[in-house]
Amino acid sequence: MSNPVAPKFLIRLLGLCKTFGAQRALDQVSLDIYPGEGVALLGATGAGKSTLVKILSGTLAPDAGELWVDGQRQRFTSPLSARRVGIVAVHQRPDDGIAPGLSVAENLLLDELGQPDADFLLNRKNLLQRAEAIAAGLGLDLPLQHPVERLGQADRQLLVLARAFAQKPRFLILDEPTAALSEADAESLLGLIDSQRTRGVAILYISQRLSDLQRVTNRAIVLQEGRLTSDLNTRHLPSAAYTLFGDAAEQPAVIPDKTLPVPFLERFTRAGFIRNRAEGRAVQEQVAGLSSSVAPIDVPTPGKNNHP
Ligand SMILES: Nc1ncnc2c1ncn2[C@@H]1O[C@H](COP(=O)(O)OP(=O)(O)OP(=O)(O)O)[C@@H](O)[C@H]1O
Repeated sequence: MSNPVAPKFLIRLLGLCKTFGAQRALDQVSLDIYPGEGVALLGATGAGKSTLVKILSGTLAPDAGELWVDGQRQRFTSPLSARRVGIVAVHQRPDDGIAPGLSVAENLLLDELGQPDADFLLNRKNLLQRAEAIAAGLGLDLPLQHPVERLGQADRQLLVLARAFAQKPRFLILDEPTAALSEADAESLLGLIDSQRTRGVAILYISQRLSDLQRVTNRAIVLQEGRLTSDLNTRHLPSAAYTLFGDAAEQPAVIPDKTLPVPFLERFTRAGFIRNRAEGRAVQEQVAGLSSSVAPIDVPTPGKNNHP
Protein backbone atom coordinates (compact mmCIF):
# COMPACT_ATOMS: atom_id res chain seq x y z
CA MET A 1 0.00 0.00 0.00
CA SER A 2 1.35 3.46 -0.83
CA ASN A 3 2.14 5.81 2.04
CA PRO A 4 -0.40 8.68 1.99
CA VAL A 5 2.05 11.06 3.72
CA ALA A 6 5.04 10.27 1.51
CA PRO A 7 6.29 13.54 -0.07
CA LYS A 8 5.55 13.93 -3.75
CA PHE A 9 8.54 14.23 -6.04
CA LEU A 10 8.98 17.39 -8.06
CA ILE A 11 11.43 15.94 -10.59
CA ARG A 12 11.62 12.30 -11.61
CA LEU A 13 14.19 10.95 -14.06
CA LEU A 14 13.80 7.42 -15.32
CA GLY A 15 16.60 5.69 -17.22
CA LEU A 16 17.97 8.79 -18.98
CA CYS A 17 20.57 8.00 -21.62
CA LYS A 18 22.56 10.28 -23.89
CA THR A 19 25.33 9.33 -26.30
CA PHE A 20 27.57 11.56 -28.40
CA GLY A 21 29.02 9.42 -31.18
CA ALA A 22 30.74 6.57 -29.37
CA GLN A 23 30.80 8.48 -26.07
CA ARG A 24 28.10 7.54 -23.59
CA ALA A 25 27.57 10.75 -21.60
CA LEU A 26 24.61 9.51 -19.52
CA ASP A 27 23.80 5.90 -18.85
CA GLN A 28 20.45 4.94 -17.30
CA VAL A 29 20.23 7.85 -14.87
CA SER A 30 17.20 7.62 -12.57
CA LEU A 31 16.57 10.10 -9.80
CA ASP A 32 13.79 11.72 -7.76
CA ILE A 33 14.09 15.25 -6.38
CA TYR A 34 11.56 16.60 -3.88
CA PRO A 35 10.33 20.17 -3.30
CA GLY A 36 12.68 22.14 -1.04
CA GLU A 37 15.59 19.74 -1.47
CA GLY A 38 19.11 21.01 -2.04
CA VAL A 39 20.95 18.47 -4.15
CA ALA A 40 24.67 18.68 -4.91
CA LEU A 41 25.62 17.31 -8.32
CA LEU A 42 29.17 15.99 -8.25
CA GLY A 43 31.38 14.26 -10.75
CA ALA A 44 34.85 14.47 -12.23
CA THR A 45 35.50 16.16 -15.58
CA GLY A 46 33.52 14.42 -18.30
CA ALA A 47 31.30 12.52 -15.84
CA GLY A 48 28.12 13.83 -17.47
CA LYS A 49 27.08 16.73 -15.20
CA SER A 50 26.64 19.29 -17.99
CA THR A 51 24.78 16.77 -20.13
CA LEU A 52 22.35 16.10 -17.29
CA VAL A 53 21.87 19.83 -16.68
CA LYS A 54 21.28 20.46 -20.38
CA ILE A 55 18.61 17.76 -20.51
CA LEU A 56 16.93 19.09 -17.37
CA SER A 57 16.95 22.65 -18.67
CA GLY A 58 15.66 21.90 -22.16
CA THR A 59 18.86 22.38 -24.17
CA LEU A 60 19.40 18.73 -25.08
CA ALA A 61 16.96 15.91 -25.65
CA PRO A 62 17.81 12.51 -24.15
CA ASP A 63 18.19 9.52 -26.46
CA ALA A 64 16.12 7.42 -24.09
CA GLY A 65 14.45 7.70 -20.72
CA GLU A 66 11.79 9.89 -19.18
CA LEU A 67 11.68 13.25 -17.45
CA TRP A 68 8.73 14.01 -15.20
CA VAL A 69 7.94 17.30 -13.49
CA ASP A 70 5.29 17.36 -10.80
CA GLY A 71 3.61 14.22 -12.09
CA GLN A 72 3.63 15.23 -15.77
CA ARG A 73 5.91 13.67 -18.39
CA GLN A 74 7.86 16.38 -20.19
CA ARG A 75 9.63 16.48 -23.54
CA PHE A 76 11.41 19.81 -23.63
CA THR A 77 12.15 21.39 -26.97
CA SER A 78 13.96 24.51 -25.67
CA PRO A 79 15.04 26.25 -22.44
CA LEU A 80 11.80 28.23 -22.69
CA SER A 81 9.73 25.05 -22.55
CA ALA A 82 11.62 23.98 -19.41
CA ARG A 83 11.07 27.41 -17.88
CA ARG A 84 7.34 27.14 -18.49
CA VAL A 85 7.21 24.29 -15.98
CA GLY A 86 9.46 26.11 -13.53
CA ILE A 87 12.95 24.78 -14.34
CA VAL A 88 15.53 27.56 -14.52
CA ALA A 89 19.26 27.03 -14.99
CA VAL A 90 21.97 29.56 -14.24
CA HIS A 91 25.16 28.73 -16.06
CA GLN A 92 28.63 29.22 -14.79
CA ARG A 93 29.62 32.18 -16.94
CA PRO A 94 27.57 35.14 -15.75
CA ASP A 95 27.98 36.98 -19.06
CA ASP A 96 26.05 34.20 -20.79
CA GLY A 97 22.93 35.53 -19.12
CA ILE A 98 23.58 39.23 -19.76
CA ALA A 99 22.17 41.21 -22.69
CA PRO A 100 24.61 44.04 -23.40
CA GLY A 101 23.27 47.38 -24.56
CA LEU A 102 20.37 47.29 -22.11
CA SER A 103 19.96 48.61 -18.61
CA VAL A 104 20.36 46.56 -15.46
CA ALA A 105 16.57 46.81 -14.93
CA GLU A 106 15.83 45.47 -18.42
CA ASN A 107 18.26 42.64 -17.91
CA LEU A 108 16.58 41.79 -14.65
CA LEU A 109 13.22 41.57 -16.42
CA LEU A 110 14.45 40.02 -19.64
CA ASP A 111 12.49 36.83 -19.16
CA GLU A 112 9.27 38.75 -18.62
CA LEU A 113 9.73 41.13 -21.53
CA GLY A 114 8.96 38.52 -24.17
CA GLN A 115 5.85 37.22 -22.43
CA PRO A 116 2.42 37.92 -23.95
CA ASP A 117 1.24 39.94 -20.92
CA ALA A 118 4.43 42.01 -20.67
CA ASP A 119 3.16 45.18 -22.37
CA PHE A 120 3.10 47.08 -19.11
CA LEU A 121 6.85 46.58 -18.87
CA LEU A 122 7.44 48.50 -22.08
CA ASN A 123 6.88 51.73 -20.20
CA ARG A 124 10.18 52.80 -18.64
CA LYS A 125 8.60 53.90 -15.37
CA ASN A 126 6.69 50.64 -14.96
CA LEU A 127 9.74 48.65 -15.87
CA LEU A 128 11.86 50.43 -13.29
CA GLN A 129 9.23 50.03 -10.59
CA ARG A 130 8.91 46.33 -11.32
CA ALA A 131 12.71 45.88 -11.28
CA GLU A 132 12.96 47.84 -8.01
CA ALA A 133 10.33 45.60 -6.43
CA ILE A 134 12.20 42.46 -7.47
CA ALA A 135 15.58 43.75 -6.30
CA ALA A 136 14.11 44.92 -2.99
CA GLY A 137 12.33 41.59 -2.50
CA LEU A 138 15.67 39.85 -2.87
CA GLY A 139 17.51 42.43 -0.74
CA LEU A 140 19.78 43.34 -3.66
CA ASP A 141 21.19 46.79 -4.19
CA LEU A 142 21.80 46.99 -7.94
CA PRO A 143 22.13 50.22 -9.98
CA LEU A 144 19.01 49.47 -12.01
CA GLN A 145 19.18 52.43 -14.38
CA HIS A 146 22.82 51.91 -15.36
CA PRO A 147 23.85 50.21 -18.60
CA VAL A 148 24.58 46.60 -17.71
CA GLU A 149 28.15 46.92 -19.02
CA ARG A 150 29.01 49.08 -16.03
CA LEU A 151 28.44 46.21 -13.61
CA GLY A 152 31.45 44.38 -12.25
CA GLN A 153 31.72 40.59 -12.43
CA ALA A 154 30.19 40.00 -8.99
CA ASP A 155 27.18 42.25 -9.66
CA ARG A 156 26.68 40.56 -13.03
CA GLN A 157 26.51 37.23 -11.27
CA LEU A 158 24.04 38.60 -8.72
CA LEU A 159 21.95 40.07 -11.55
CA VAL A 160 21.81 36.77 -13.42
CA LEU A 161 20.81 34.99 -10.23
CA ALA A 162 18.22 37.64 -9.36
CA ARG A 163 16.78 37.17 -12.85
CA ALA A 164 16.49 33.46 -12.22
CA PHE A 165 14.83 34.02 -8.82
CA ALA A 166 12.44 36.57 -10.39
CA GLN A 167 11.04 33.81 -12.60
CA LYS A 168 9.71 32.11 -9.48
CA PRO A 169 11.31 28.78 -10.35
CA ARG A 170 10.28 25.51 -8.77
CA PHE A 171 13.57 23.86 -9.65
CA LEU A 172 16.69 25.97 -9.83
CA ILE A 173 19.93 24.64 -11.30
CA LEU A 174 22.98 26.60 -10.20
CA ASP A 175 26.41 25.95 -11.73
CA GLU A 176 29.23 27.35 -9.55
CA PRO A 177 27.17 30.42 -8.61
CA THR A 178 29.62 31.78 -6.04
CA ALA A 179 32.79 31.41 -8.11
CA ALA A 180 32.87 35.12 -9.06
CA LEU A 181 31.67 36.46 -5.71
CA SER A 182 33.42 37.86 -2.68
CA GLU A 183 32.81 36.08 0.61
CA ALA A 184 30.17 38.66 1.63
CA ASP A 185 28.33 38.48 -1.73
CA ALA A 186 28.55 34.69 -1.70
CA GLU A 187 27.01 34.68 1.76
CA SER A 188 24.08 36.85 0.66
CA LEU A 189 23.56 34.59 -2.33
CA LEU A 190 23.60 31.47 -0.15
CA GLY A 191 21.06 33.19 2.11
CA LEU A 192 18.82 33.80 -0.93
CA ILE A 193 19.10 30.15 -1.89
CA ASP A 194 18.12 29.16 1.64
CA SER A 195 15.02 31.31 1.45
CA GLN A 196 14.09 29.78 -1.92
CA ARG A 197 14.40 26.31 -0.43
CA THR A 198 12.23 27.30 2.52
CA ARG A 199 9.54 28.23 -0.01
CA GLY A 200 9.73 24.75 -1.53
CA VAL A 201 12.04 25.48 -4.46
CA ALA A 202 14.32 22.51 -5.15
CA ILE A 203 17.94 23.29 -5.96
CA LEU A 204 20.48 21.36 -8.01
CA TYR A 205 23.85 22.82 -7.09
CA ILE A 206 27.09 22.20 -8.94
CA SER A 207 30.18 23.31 -7.11
CA GLN A 208 33.57 22.11 -6.01
CA ARG A 209 33.38 24.18 -2.86
CA LEU A 210 32.54 21.84 -0.04
CA SER A 211 31.66 24.72 2.24
CA ASP A 212 28.95 25.90 -0.20
CA LEU A 213 27.64 22.39 -0.68
CA GLN A 214 27.39 21.81 3.05
CA ARG A 215 25.65 25.15 3.45
CA VAL A 216 22.91 24.77 0.80
CA THR A 217 22.44 21.08 0.10
CA ASN A 218 21.11 18.18 2.12
CA ARG A 219 21.90 15.50 -0.40
CA ALA A 220 24.67 14.78 -2.88
CA ILE A 221 24.53 12.69 -6.02
CA VAL A 222 27.64 11.56 -7.85
CA LEU A 223 28.01 10.82 -11.54
CA GLN A 224 30.86 8.64 -12.76
CA GLU A 225 31.24 7.98 -16.47
CA GLY A 226 27.59 8.82 -17.01
CA ARG A 227 26.21 6.60 -14.28
CA LEU A 228 24.72 7.74 -11.01
CA THR A 229 26.94 5.91 -8.55
CA SER A 230 26.20 7.54 -5.19
CA ASP A 231 23.29 9.29 -3.54
CA LEU A 232 24.28 10.30 -0.04
CA ASN A 233 23.54 12.72 2.76
CA THR A 234 25.62 15.90 2.42
CA ARG A 235 26.91 15.30 5.95
CA HIS A 236 28.90 12.39 4.56
CA LEU A 237 30.22 14.44 1.68
CA PRO A 238 33.72 15.40 2.88
CA SER A 239 35.05 11.86 2.90
CA ALA A 240 33.25 10.94 -0.33
CA ALA A 241 34.38 14.12 -2.10
CA TYR A 242 38.01 13.59 -1.19
CA THR A 243 37.79 10.01 -2.38
CA LEU A 244 36.45 11.22 -5.69
CA PHE A 245 38.31 14.43 -6.30
CA GLY A 246 41.23 14.64 -3.89
CA ASP A 247 42.55 18.17 -3.41
CA ALA A 248 40.43 19.55 -6.26
CA ALA A 249 37.45 19.53 -3.91
CA GLU A 250 38.41 22.84 -2.31
CA GLN A 251 39.86 24.60 -5.32
CA PRO A 252 37.77 27.51 -6.59
CA ALA A 253 36.65 27.27 -10.19
CA VAL A 254 38.06 29.63 -12.77
CA ILE A 255 35.52 31.51 -14.87
CA PRO A 256 36.70 31.97 -18.44
CA ASP A 257 36.63 35.57 -19.59
CA LYS A 258 34.02 35.21 -22.33
CA THR A 259 31.20 37.50 -23.33
CA LEU A 260 28.19 37.26 -25.57
CA PRO A 261 28.38 38.08 -29.22
CA VAL A 262 26.42 41.27 -29.63
CA PRO A 263 25.59 41.91 -33.30
CA PHE A 264 22.00 40.72 -32.91
CA LEU A 265 21.52 43.33 -30.24
CA GLU A 266 22.85 46.26 -32.18
CA ARG A 267 19.51 47.65 -33.19
CA PHE A 268 18.26 47.38 -29.62
CA THR A 269 21.47 48.88 -28.37
CA ARG A 270 21.02 51.95 -30.51
CA ALA A 271 17.62 52.55 -28.98
CA GLY A 272 19.00 51.56 -25.57
CA PHE A 273 15.60 50.17 -24.74
CA ILE A 274 13.34 47.32 -25.81
CA ARG A 275 10.48 49.02 -27.63
CA ASN A 276 7.94 46.29 -28.15
CA ARG A 277 7.06 42.73 -27.28
CA ALA A 278 8.62 41.26 -30.43
CA GLU A 279 11.95 42.89 -29.63
CA GLY A 280 11.69 41.64 -26.06
CA ARG A 281 11.06 38.11 -27.26
CA ALA A 282 13.92 38.28 -29.77
CA VAL A 283 16.39 39.37 -27.09
CA GLN A 284 15.09 36.78 -24.67
CA GLU A 285 15.39 33.94 -27.18
CA GLN A 286 18.86 34.96 -28.27
CA VAL A 287 20.11 35.09 -24.70
CA ALA A 288 18.45 31.78 -23.82
CA GLY A 289 19.99 30.15 -26.90
CA LEU A 290 23.43 31.53 -26.25
CA SER A 291 23.51 30.68 -22.58
CA SER A 292 22.88 27.08 -23.43
CA SER A 293 25.26 26.69 -26.35
CA VAL A 294 27.11 23.42 -26.24
CA ALA A 295 30.34 24.83 -27.58
CA PRO A 296 32.10 27.70 -25.82
CA ILE A 297 31.58 30.98 -27.65
CA ASP A 298 34.77 32.73 -28.69
CA VAL A 299 33.80 36.30 -29.35
CA PRO A 300 35.18 39.80 -29.30
CA THR A 301 34.59 41.90 -26.23
CA PRO A 302 31.81 44.48 -26.69
CA GLY A 303 32.91 48.11 -26.65
CA LYS A 304 36.28 47.43 -28.28
CA ASN A 305 35.19 48.48 -31.75
CA ASN A 306 35.27 44.94 -33.04
CA HIS A 307 31.75 44.44 -34.27
CA PRO A 308 31.58 42.77 -37.66
N1 LIG B 1 28.42 18.01 -27.67
C1 LIG B 1 29.21 16.97 -27.41
N2 LIG B 1 29.79 16.27 -28.40
C2 LIG B 1 30.58 15.21 -28.14
N3 LIG B 1 30.84 14.73 -26.91
C3 LIG B 1 30.29 15.40 -25.87
C4 LIG B 1 29.45 16.54 -26.07
N4 LIG B 1 29.04 16.97 -24.84
C5 LIG B 1 29.61 16.15 -23.95
N5 LIG B 1 30.35 15.21 -24.56
C6 LIG B 1 31.09 14.13 -23.90
O1 LIG B 1 30.22 13.51 -22.99
C7 LIG B 1 30.87 13.22 -21.76
C8 LIG B 1 30.18 13.95 -20.63
O2 LIG B 1 30.42 15.36 -20.81
P1 LIG B 1 29.84 16.45 -19.82
O3 LIG B 1 30.23 17.78 -20.39
O4 LIG B 1 28.41 16.21 -19.57
O5 LIG B 1 30.68 16.16 -18.49
P2 LIG B 1 30.86 17.09 -17.22
O6 LIG B 1 30.73 16.20 -16.04
O7 LIG B 1 29.94 18.24 -17.29
O8 LIG B 1 32.35 17.59 -17.37
P3 LIG B 1 32.97 19.02 -16.95
O9 LIG B 1 33.08 18.99 -15.46
O10 LIG B 1 34.29 19.01 -17.64
O11 LIG B 1 32.07 20.09 -17.48
C9 LIG B 1 32.32 13.65 -21.96
O12 LIG B 1 33.06 12.53 -22.35
C10 LIG B 1 32.25 14.65 -23.07
O13 LIG B 1 33.44 14.68 -23.81
